Amino acid sequence: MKHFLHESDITSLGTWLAKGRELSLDPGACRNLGKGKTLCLLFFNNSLRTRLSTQKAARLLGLEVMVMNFGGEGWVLEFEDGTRMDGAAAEHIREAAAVVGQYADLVGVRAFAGLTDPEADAAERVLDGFRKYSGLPVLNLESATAHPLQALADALTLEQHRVAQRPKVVLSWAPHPRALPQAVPNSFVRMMARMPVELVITHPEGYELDPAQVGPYQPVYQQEEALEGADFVYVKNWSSFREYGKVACQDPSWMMTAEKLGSAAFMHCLPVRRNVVVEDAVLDGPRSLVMDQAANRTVAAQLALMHLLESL
Ligand SMILES: NCCC[C@H](NC(=O)CCC(=O)O)C(=O)O
Ligand SMILES: NC(=O)OP(=O)(O)O
Repeated sequence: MKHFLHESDITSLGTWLAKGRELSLDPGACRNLGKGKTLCLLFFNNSLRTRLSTQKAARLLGLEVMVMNFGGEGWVLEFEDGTRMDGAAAEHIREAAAVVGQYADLVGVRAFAGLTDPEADAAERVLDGFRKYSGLPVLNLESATAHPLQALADALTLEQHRVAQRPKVVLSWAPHPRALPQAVPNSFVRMMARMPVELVITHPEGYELDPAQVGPYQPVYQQEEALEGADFVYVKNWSSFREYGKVACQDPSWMMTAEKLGSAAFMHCLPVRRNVVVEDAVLDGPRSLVMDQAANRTVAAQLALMHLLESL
């Protein structure tokens, strides 16, 4: 059975990007592919883009869609086997996932990192529970360690705007008042490793990404040095991995500004905190690609759903 849990589920990125270009020109080209099938989207966390773009993509493929905010409205789930469920959890993942399997043909799940226990987050128990017990192809709508739909939309956006043969792409950490997951930078770094780009990663000391996720890399701790000659600057906050889930730095000098950006294009997955992560002038200026990225989320979701439909 096919899943879309991780960027590695894209075996031929070139083929996917080429198909994405075709879908951008003719979004309804495969409008009967999912006819008679139902996609169920389960959100354990908030969403704007993923929620709407995946529904739009599904409808463009002829799928029926059901959406549920599981975080606020579903039963509290148990994930451990063999426990006596006399606490808060009302339902085991074994039943919950299998029940969804009775109503849908495909399932999408959003379940962020808890950011308290790195091993529990790495185990991806929600996503993996649905993979094991739903009997359905599973679509990752951002999990604890990965956001492959975003990374695919980012790759499509880079391809559309690439001028240089091998552009310089800088992933630049930014300050944020809250502790955010590492899923977006993990997936972005893994995706860039498969693209014809020079990737430079800049963040304060202590914000190293998990090498088990992204492989070994040499960060540039001086943002200014990293940004020299950049063609694309991808800005994102994430919480510390070393001091797991902690906000170890809030230094406002890491905020992206129009001056620092220079002639580079600006990228961010959104939602973004204005004048904390990036100043207004960048988002409102001509070099921002954030709406192209958001638009490409629909294409990315169509590609991922087409991949899942192949196993039905
Ligand atoms: N799906 C895109 C990003 C989602 C999440 N951001 C957030 O939760 C931002 C919330 C805030 O700004 O309060 C993240 O970084 O992984
Ligand atoms: N970029 C992204 O995944 O946005 P949402 O969290 O709003 O879905």
